[in-house]
Order: sequence, then C-alpha cells, then structure tokens
Amino acid sequence: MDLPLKQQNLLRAWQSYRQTPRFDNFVEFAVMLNNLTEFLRDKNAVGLHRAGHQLEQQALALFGDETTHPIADNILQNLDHSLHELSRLIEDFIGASTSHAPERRIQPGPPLELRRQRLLWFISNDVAQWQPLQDQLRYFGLTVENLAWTGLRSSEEAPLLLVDLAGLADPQTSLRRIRQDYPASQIICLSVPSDFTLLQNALRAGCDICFPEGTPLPAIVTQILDLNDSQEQEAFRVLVVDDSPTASHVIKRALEENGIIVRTLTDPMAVLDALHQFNPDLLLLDMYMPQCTGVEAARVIRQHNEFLSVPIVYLSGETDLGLQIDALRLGGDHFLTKPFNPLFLNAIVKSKIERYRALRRSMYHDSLTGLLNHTTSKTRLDAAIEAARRDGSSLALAMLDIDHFKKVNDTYGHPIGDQIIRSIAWLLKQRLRRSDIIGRYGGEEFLVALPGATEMEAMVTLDQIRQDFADIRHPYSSGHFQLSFSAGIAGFPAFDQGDALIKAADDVLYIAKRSGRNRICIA
Ligand SMILES: Nc1nc2c(ncn2[C@@H]2O[C@H](COP(=O)(O)OP(=O)(O)OP(=O)(O)O)[C@@H](O)[C@H]2O)c(=O)[nH]1
Repeated sequence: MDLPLKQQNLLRAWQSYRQTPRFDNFVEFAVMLNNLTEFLRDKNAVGLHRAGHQLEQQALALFGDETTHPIADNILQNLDHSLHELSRLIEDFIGASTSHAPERRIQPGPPLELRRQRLLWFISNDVAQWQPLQDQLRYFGLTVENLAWTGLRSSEEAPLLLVDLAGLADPQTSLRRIRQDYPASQIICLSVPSDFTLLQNALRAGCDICFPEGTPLPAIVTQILDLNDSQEQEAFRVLVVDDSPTASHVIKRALEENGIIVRTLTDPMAVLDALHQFNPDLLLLDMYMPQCTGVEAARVIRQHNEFLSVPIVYLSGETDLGLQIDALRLGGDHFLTKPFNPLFLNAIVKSKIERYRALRRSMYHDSLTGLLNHTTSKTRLDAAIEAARRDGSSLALAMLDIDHFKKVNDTYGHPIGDQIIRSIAWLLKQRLRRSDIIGRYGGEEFLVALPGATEMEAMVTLDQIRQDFADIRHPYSSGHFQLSFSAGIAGFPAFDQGDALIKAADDVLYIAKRSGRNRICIA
C-alpha cells in the first residue's frame, strides 16, 4: 500500500522541480527519493532498492546549493530518464503483485498472534535432492513452495527466491530473467561453482547471496534463517529537543518521511520525563535554548546510568570548531550544523541508532541465539509478573532443556551442538508471540514466559513446539539425527514471584527428565 504512495510523492516532487527548478524543490525531490529508497531497503526489495539507490547517487551528485540550480538540460534529461526507468520497474512490480494476487479470505485470527511466515520459492531441476533443506526450512516456519523454471508466477509479496543453478545451460541468462521478473525479491543461489569469475557473474546477474557447491546444509539453513530474522526491526525513535517549534517541525518532518517515530520537546527541563516515557533511540539537542544549553542538558542526562549510551546529536548554527569539540567532550556523539541537509541528518541518525541498537543487543541478548540473556530474561520476567499483578491477569512460565545434549556434543562435536541450540531458539521465536519473553537461561536451558496465558494454554502451545522439534531431522554427514526437549511449566498467580516461579518450573522440569524426557510437566 505504501509503495504506490511513495512513488507518487516522488514523481510529484520531480514534477514541481521541472516546473520551478529551485534548490528547495530539488531538496524535496531528493528527500522523497531517499524516502523511497530506504523504504525499499527496509522491505528487502533488493532489485528495486538497487535501482533506487543508483538514482539517489545521481541526484546527490547534483545536490549543490541555490547557485547550482537549475541543473543543465542534458543532465536533467538523464535524471528524468532514470526516474522513469525506476518508476516503470515499480509499476511492473505493483502490477504483477496485484493482478495475480490470490483472493484474501478473512479468517478468524489465531488465539495467539503468531509471527508472519515468510514465503520462499524454490526453483530447481532436482527438487528431490533438496528435500532435507526444504524440510528444515519448513520446520522453522518458512512457507516453501516448489516452482519449475518454466512455471514461474507472480506473488502478492516479494518471496525469498532460492535458486538451484545445477544443470542450467546458461545460468547467467536465467538469473537475469529472474532478477527482471522479481525485482523486489532477494535471490539466493545454490550450487554455484566455487570460482571467482562464476561467483562474480552470478552476483552481477542479480543474485544477492551465493552458496558455492558443497556448502553444508546447516550453513545454508543458518544464513537463510538469519536473513529472515533480520527482517523484523522496530521503527527508530528520536526525541527532538529544540525551543523553536518551527525548527522542531522541520526536523520532525524530515525524519518522519523516513519512517522514524519522532517526539518533539520545546522545554529542555522536561527531558528526563520524556526520556522515561518515550524511550528514544537517539536525542537531537539544540545547542542554544533559553533555560538551558544543549551541553548542560546532555550532562544532566549522562548522570543517569540508564541513559549513558543513548546517542546525542547536537543541532546548531555554531560553526566554531573549538566549541563543537567541547560539546562532544561533554557527552555528545555528533554535531550537525544548521541549516542541515535532511538526507545527511537521516543518514547520521540512522547509522547512530543502528550502532546503538547493536550495542544494546550485545548487552541484553545472548550472542549465539539472539535471545534475551540470563539476566535480562529474569528482569523481563519480574516486570511481566508485576504487570500481570496490576492487571489481574495470568502468566505462564516454562523452563525448557534439550535432552541428552552432552551426547550431541560428544558424538557430533561442539559446533553441531551450537547449531542445535540456535535451531531451538529460532523455533521458539517463530512460534511464540512478540509479547512473549524468550531467553537463553543457561547452556541448553531456555526460559519462556507467556503473559496472559494459563498453565494449560502454555502447555498446548509448547507441546506443539515439542512435537515439531522432535520431528526435525538434523543433517549430519550423509545422514541425520533427531532430538527432543523436556519442559516444566509453572504459573502466576499460583507462584507470585519471579524466583519462585522459576524454581517451581525447574522442579517439574526435573520430574519430566526423570520420567523419560521428551515431555512437559506442570507444577
Ligand atoms: N555446544 C554447546 N554445548 C553446550 C553449551 N552450553 C552447555 N553445553 C553442554 O550441554 C551439556 C549439558 O549436559 P547435561 O547438563 O549433563 O545434560 P544432558 O546431557 O543434556 O542430559 P539431560 O539434561 O539429563 O537430558 C554439557 O555437555 C555442556 O557442555 C553451548 O553453548 N554449546
């Protein structure tokens, strides 16, 4: 729905510049272009993003200032041509998506809001050979459909394309055709000969990721699931503190055009409350405000441990280098001088937030699985119990432990053991709700808290996951092996503190282990 709108905005902005070729109209065009390109990147519409990015580079080279506009006629024609090429690609994509879209029926929603399943099309002349890979991907929640090279069709969403190049007479031409037909899809190639030129050719023809011949199955599964995982990213949040409502409005608009959630504040003295309530990923601070300077506000903020790492970017008309350096020394991360270039502002804000989020991830999440780490799982559980107490709702906690895991390490090696730990993490992420708490509590032990669920409801959900996990065939050498996990469930309000709940679930997990494993017991 957003794509046609963004395309229209871009064409409209270009039209305005063609009619009145002033610098500010060019800025508007560049902002709309940047907005569309970032949108395509976020949606992983790889081919379309590539085309948008090329046009953006062309436009940025012409950005200049008031004196450089209007741009020369021949350059204008060039830009016009590239813009219409991009527009045609987008229209083809939108047309293909809507004309072949299957009729959508409204069905009653599932009781638990499951994460959306990603569609994957598998294109190969030898589907049977890839059955184990397909099975693995299905187990982890991807919807896999097989397509023949001769039977390619359109889709409402941009599916992930897994393309087997084995046995193709002219893989490059086939790939180019696919890239053209599916401009928005991510293309992953299997069976690419491990040769520099052939890999380079596949990438040039439009492939995004190549797996050379002989890549082990677990490595392929891991990368595809990682790709799928990285799709889910919450919108960035920025708090703007500037005493001028006009300046705040301009900044807000520039950032919102890029999908960033913005809150503005004209009174710097209220910044601590706003930080607590809004929980931003970044602060944009005006340098000079009547009651308090930006540097003073930054120093006050940095007195609070919880806000020590939130990036602070100063906005000011100040061009004195010495003052800028001092401002950075006193708790800021970057300095942007007004009038700012909206594209530059967006790029700085996004890159700072990406780093900040990566830092937070490493602080609160487990590096092997991306799940919450031990400490954070407990903190989140405590907070969820408090919320359940306030709302008078229930909460179920499960402790899960992989069965005979020592034997896995001893028989297949530690790296395969790690792979199993990751696979159970993916399965849990795939099957549980966003609002559930999923943590790696210890080596092969996981904590799962389901706010709002009773013990029995948790049992139904987790028992399905248990059965599915037990069905997964983990490939090893030329064969495979299967595993299981056991779990113990306890519930709030029967146990009304985090530690008591964990102990109760752990106790029944022990009973599940003693009574034969591959089962779930309730406290
Ligand atoms: N590969 C790998 N192994 C781990 C990791 N953390 C813990 N382990 C191993 O997990 C195994 C846990 O074994 P045990 O606690 O004896 O239990 P088990 O073999 O799973 O048997 P039961 O729990 O009784 O079914 C140990 O061999 C640990 O070395 C990890 O991050 N990676």
